[in-house]
Amino acid sequence: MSVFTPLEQHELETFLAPYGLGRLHEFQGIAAGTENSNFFVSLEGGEFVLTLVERGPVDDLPFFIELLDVLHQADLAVPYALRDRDGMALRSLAEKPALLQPRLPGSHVSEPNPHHCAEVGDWLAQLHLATRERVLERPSDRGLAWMLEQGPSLALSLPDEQLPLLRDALAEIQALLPRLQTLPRANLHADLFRDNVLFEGTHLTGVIDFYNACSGPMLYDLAITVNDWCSTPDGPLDPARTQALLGAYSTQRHFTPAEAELWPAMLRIACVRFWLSRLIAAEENAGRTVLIKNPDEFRCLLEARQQADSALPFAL
Ligand SMILES: Nc1ncnc2c1ncn2[C@@H]1O[C@H](COP(=O)(O)OP(=O)(O)OP(=O)(O)O)[C@@H](O)[C@H]1O
Ligand SMILES: N[C@@H](CCO)C(=O)O
Repeated sequence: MSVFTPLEQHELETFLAPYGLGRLHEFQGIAAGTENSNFFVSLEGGEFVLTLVERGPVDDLPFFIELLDVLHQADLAVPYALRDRDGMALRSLAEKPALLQPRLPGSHVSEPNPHHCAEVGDWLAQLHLATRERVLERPSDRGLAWMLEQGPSLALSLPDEQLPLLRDALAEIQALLPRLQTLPRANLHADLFRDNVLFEGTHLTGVIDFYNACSGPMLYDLAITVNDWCSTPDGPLDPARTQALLGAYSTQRHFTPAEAELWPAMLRIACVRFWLSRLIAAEENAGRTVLIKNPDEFRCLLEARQQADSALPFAL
C-alpha cells in the first residue's frame, strides 16, 4: 500500500474548495505506485487524481507542470495540473506539495500486442514533435554521467561473472559520449513503461508518471520504451511488436543516419540505466513493503542486446 500520508475528509474538502469543482463524493488511496501518495477523488465536477509529492525532485515540480501544460495543449492525454481559483497549480496539503489532475480513463496492459505497441510509438513521436522546437531544459538525474559515476561503485556488489557485461557497457557509453550528445533532442518521458500507460482496448487513453521527464536525445526515450514494450521473456526483441512501435513512430519523425547507427548501442544504454537504478532501489528498499523491481531483468535484456536484433526503419 503506497499511501504514505493518510488524509482526513475535512482537510481534503478544505483543500479542494478553491478548485470550484463541487462537492466531494468520495476519495480512495491508490495502492499502486511507490514514490508518492496518490488518491482517486470523485467530485461533483468529475473524477480526479490527487498526488502528494513525498520524495524525488521537488524543486523541479514547476518543470513538470510546464511540460504537462505544453503536452495538454498539444492534445496529448496527460495528467496536467489543474489550477485553483487563484491560478495556482502547485499547492500544499498535509505539509506536502500537492497537485490535482484529471483522472485518465483506461487500465494498464501487461502483455501488449503490436496494436498497443503502435499506439505507444505514435504517442512517443507526438511527445517529441510537440517539444523539439522549444525544449524545456532539464538534465536527467539518471543520465549518462550518472551511469558512468554509479556503475563502477555498484559493480563492487555484483557477482564476478556479471562484471564484464557491466564493464563493457560502461566502456561503450564512455566511448560514444561525444556522438550521443549530438543526437537530435526533445523532451523525453524517460520512463515509458507499461505501468505508466493506460489503454481502453487497444486505444491509448493516457500516459502518467512524468517524474523522470527530462531533455535529451529522442533515441534514448525510444530505446527505453522498446526495451519494455517489445522484449520477449528471454530477452530478445519480438519482431512484430518492435516493428509496430518503430513503424508508428517513424511515420511521424524520420530517423537520422547517426540515430540509425547508434540504435543498437542505445538499446544497451537504456538497459544499463534501469539495471543500475533497480540495483540501487533494491538496496534502498530492502526489508520495506514496497514493490521492488528485479534488477536481473535488465541484466538479461542487456545480455540479449549484445546482438543487434533490430534495425531502425531508416530514412533521412
Ligand atoms: N491521472 C491519472 N489517471 C488515472 N490513473 C492514475 C493517474 N495518476 C495515477 N494513476 C494511477 O495511480 C497509480 C500510481 O501512480 P504513479 O505510477 O504515478 O505512482 P507514483 O508512486 O507517483 O510513481 P511510481 O510509478 O514511481 O511508483 C498508477 O498506476 C495509476 O493506476
Ligand atoms: N520504470 C522503472 C521504475 C520507475 O522509474 C523500472 O521499471 O525500473
